[in-house]
Formats: sequence, structure tokens, C-alpha cells
Amino acid sequence: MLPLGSEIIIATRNKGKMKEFEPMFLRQGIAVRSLLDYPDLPDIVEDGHTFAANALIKARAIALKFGVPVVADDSGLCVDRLGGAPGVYSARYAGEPSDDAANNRKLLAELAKLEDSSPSAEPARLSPARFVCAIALVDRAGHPVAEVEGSCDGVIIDKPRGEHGFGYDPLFYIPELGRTMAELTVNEKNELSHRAQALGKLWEALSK
Ligand SMILES: O=c1nc[nH]c2c1ncn2[C@H]1C[C@H](O)[C@@H](COP(=O)(O)OP(=O)(O)OP(=O)(O)O)O1
Ligand SMILES: [Mg+2]
Repeated sequence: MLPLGSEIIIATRNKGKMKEFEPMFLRQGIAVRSLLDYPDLPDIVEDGHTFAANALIKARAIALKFGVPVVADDSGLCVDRLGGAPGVYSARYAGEPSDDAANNRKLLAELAKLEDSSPSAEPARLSPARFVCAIALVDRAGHPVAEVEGSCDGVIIDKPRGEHGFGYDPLFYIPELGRTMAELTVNEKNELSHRAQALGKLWEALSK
């Protein structure tokens, strides 16, 4: 049994993340709530310089508010050819409020700009990229219990494909599967995603 108790909050307002987290926590016998259950809470300022720092900021803020253990996920897309961008700015790449479709358009526009400026570069649709997910678990006092990170490699294609998932999933193609993240069901995504990798490491850390 994991040392989490029955009351745990995931410090996210992202419905896509929750759709993935819920079954993975339920499989461990843990029912979770999220910030979607508390619509009146003010936004948390995510001003860390790393995914790990932002995950801890979100987890701590909510633990201090509710006095229960909290898990937070800070994640994003890192594209080699863009120097790791959008990285920790993934959610607000095209400005605020966060807009998945606008972020995807901006990603393609930035890659197209690169292609124009160096015609010898490989086509943008083959840009190697990585999804990264940092997860922080803090106790009811906001102290870190575990901090883990997972990643998943793919390439960016030039047209969105698929209807599942969220965020950059329609542009994130996994050559080994011949599909984008958005062409995977939630269960399939949960077998290999950065989020699933990070959560696997969390279970491992907690079982020691
Ligand atoms: O599996 C993923 N599939 C596609 N896109 C993804 C994924 N994982 C993160 N992403 C993108 C979406 C968002 O642009 C940013 C996360 O930003 P991030 O601040 O961690 O989440 P968020 O603001 O949407 O919700 P919250 O902070 O309430 O958890 O990276
Ligand atoms: Mg956020």
C-alpha cells in the first residue's frame, strides 16, 4: 500500500492530464481530486526555471492551502532544433491564456522559420522532440516526499493528426508506433508517455 492515504489532490486544472492520471492512480487504489473541483482558487504562478521547480511550486501551494498530500505535474515539449523550446513555457508559448491550437500553430511557424533561414536543414516535420514530465509529491505540510521525471521521444510532423489527448499531442509523432500521441487511446498513451514514466518512478520511490 502506498503511503498516501485516501485524501490526495492533484494540483492541476488540466482536464487532459486528469484523464490520464485518474486511471493510473485508481490502479493503485487511490481516488484523486484535482483543482477542477475547486474552480474559485486563484491561479498558481509557475515562475520556476525547470519543470521540477514548477511541479514543486504547484504541489506546495495546494498542500499549504488544504493540509493534505499533493501531487503536481509540470510538463512540456522540448524541441532540439529550437534550443529546447517551448520547454517550461509550453503552456503559454503563444501567449496567455493558454491555447493548445495556437501553441501548435506557433510551433509549426517557428520550425518553418528555421527551414527558411537554413534551406539545408532537414524538413521541420522531422524535428526530434521530447515530452518531459516532472512530478512532485509533497506531504500535508508542503515538504517534498518525492520528485521524479519522465520523458518520451518523438518527432514533430507538419500537420496535426488524431483527436485524442491534448496540447501538442497531434504534432508529436512516434516513429516506432507510426502514430501521433493524439492517435493513441488514453490507455495506449498511459503505456509509454512521459507522464506514465514519471508516475512509474513515483510508485517505485514510494515502495522503497
Ligand atoms: O502529454 C502531453 N501531451 C501534449 N501536450 C502536453 C503533454 N504534457 C504537457 N503538454 C503541454 C501542454 C501544455 O502546453 C504544457 C503543460 O503545461 P503545464 O503548466 O504543466 O500544465 P497546464 O498549465 O496545462 O496545467 P496545470 O499547470 O494546471 O497542471 O505542455
Ligand atoms: Mg500550468
